[in-house]
Amino acid sequence: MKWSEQTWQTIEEKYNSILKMPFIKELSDGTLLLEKFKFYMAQDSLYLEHFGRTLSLIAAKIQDLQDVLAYMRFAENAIVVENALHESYFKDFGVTDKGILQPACHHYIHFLRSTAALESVEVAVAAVLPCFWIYREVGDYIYKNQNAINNPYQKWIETYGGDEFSIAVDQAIAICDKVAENTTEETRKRMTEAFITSTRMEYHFWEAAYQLKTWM
Ligand SMILES: Cc1ncc(C[n+]2csc(CCO)c2C)c(N)n1
Repeated sequence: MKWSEQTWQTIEEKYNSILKMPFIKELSDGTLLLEKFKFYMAQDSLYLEHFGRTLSLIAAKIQDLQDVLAYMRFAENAIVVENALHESYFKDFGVTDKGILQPACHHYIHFLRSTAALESVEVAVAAVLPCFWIYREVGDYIYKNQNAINNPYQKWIETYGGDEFSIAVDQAIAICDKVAENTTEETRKRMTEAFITSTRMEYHFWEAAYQLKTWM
């Protein structure tokens, strides 16, 4: 079994908990309070900048030149394409100030940054993978289960439910499987641990937005 298949099995339960989150349910049916979505968008916009920097660091370290190009594209997409979605929502919803990094986003970003800086590149690609993979699965789930006619969050739903995004996700998974195959059992274990940690933080990112959780 591939590393990715084995690893997804270890987070299946966590993934199902994500699907049951009120944030996800209310995003699908358009009932999510605007204040919560605005909090999420502002934090996510801060997240994307650091995520893009993390992907660039991976691009600089990964061995295969085609993989360097893939992570450079992912980094550019995170900062340019995804942020365009946020900017358009900021305009629609009148957000002028993103504010500061709040605890869940701060924790996640710093985990990714330190993993990319201090761990091996194999562990780093595994740490950023839930960001792609969980978003595709959650995006597809919401896309299929949406039931609002005029959902104010439609643009978000279309961004992550689309085919173009899915190709990038498949690439990120394939790169993880390739590096996993060429490394040691010990490193594969650390890759899985990093994947699990990021999965937990994806959960907490949505939970924090739902609870509007800020520093003291
Ligand atoms: C907390 C959080 N996690 C994942 C994503 C999704 N995402 C961000 S950048 C990127 C890859 C390059 O486009 C993907 C899939 C998000 N927006 N926010």
